[in-house]
Amino acid sequence: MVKSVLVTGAAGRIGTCLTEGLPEYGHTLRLLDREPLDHPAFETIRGDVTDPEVLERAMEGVGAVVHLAGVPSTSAPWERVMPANIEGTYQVFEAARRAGVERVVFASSNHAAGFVRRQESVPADVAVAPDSLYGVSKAFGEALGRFYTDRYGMRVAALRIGTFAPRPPLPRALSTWLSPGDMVRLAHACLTSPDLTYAAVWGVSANTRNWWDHAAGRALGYEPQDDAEAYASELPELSPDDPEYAWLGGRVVEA
Ligand SMILES: NC(=O)c1ccc[n+]([C@@H]2O[C@H](COP(=O)([O-])OP(=O)(O)OC[C@H]3O[C@@H](n4cnc5c(N)ncnc54)[C@H](O)[C@@H]3O)[C@@H](O)[C@H]2O)c1
Ligand SMILES: O=C(O)[C@H]1O[C@@H](O)[C@H](O)[C@@H](O)[C@@H]1O
Repeated sequence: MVKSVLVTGAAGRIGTCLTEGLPEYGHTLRLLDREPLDHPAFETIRGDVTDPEVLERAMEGVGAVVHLAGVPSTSAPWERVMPANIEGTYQVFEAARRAGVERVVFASSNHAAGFVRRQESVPADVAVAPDSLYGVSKAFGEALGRFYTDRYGMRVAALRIGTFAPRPPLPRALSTWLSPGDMVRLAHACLTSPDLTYAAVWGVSANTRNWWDHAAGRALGYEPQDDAEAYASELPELSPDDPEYAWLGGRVVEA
């Protein structure tokens, strides 16, 4: 029997994109969110990722997890970050281990390393330097992933996603944009690469103004195809010296 891919946070922006796009690559999905979900073909589970019983049910017959559920806000206070992003991420890895799930693709963020000075070709495994409590929670998830690889042999990809959106919403996103199509390509590569053990990978498109080194993603078979430059005329042109560009995390470092 073909094992399915559990997508947590499936009702969200990236979850909706992957629900639409991953089946074209042959994946059978199971969708989990605390918000209501409905799908004509895939099993849906409504529940919280902090609940081990929900996760035990969700992990049955699953070969891989794409863990997206969490608070995505760089300004979220600890009271919101801690349950969803810290406790929830631990419970997801632990439930996956108990169920014998081989692979977890974790939605980390560029904000795990947002306090790194902006420069050219930053490697995907640059040391964590979170720019917010949200960034700290993503660094925690990465550390957890690394532990589950080293201790239990789980294959884990931590996606340091830039700015996921249908089109680049801000000047900074001319460098940090991840298109929906490339999000699907990246997830598929991480779900199928035989070479994955543990890897941090930038989640970014083939942007002309990219700051991030694509090598780690390419090593897993991710070939980004979209370029934010196609939308550059729609956005104001900022000086390269603008404070927005001082750090990888942009203005978040000042918040
Ligand atoms: N959108 C981006 O640009 C971006 C960039 C970097 C990282 N990420 C990460 O990717 C993931 C998805 O982001 P998104 O933009 O789709 O966010 P989103 O808010 O649209 O989706 C998150 C989903 O997770 C669900 N959720 C939250 N807490 C939950 C819980 N405790 N139990 C069950 N479900 C829960 C929400 O109901 C929501 O449907 C997040 O972890 C986010 O931090 C997003
Ligand atoms: O850096 C970015 O643009 C994005 O980073 C992600 O981690 C956040 O979830 C999203 O809200 C930000 O817009």
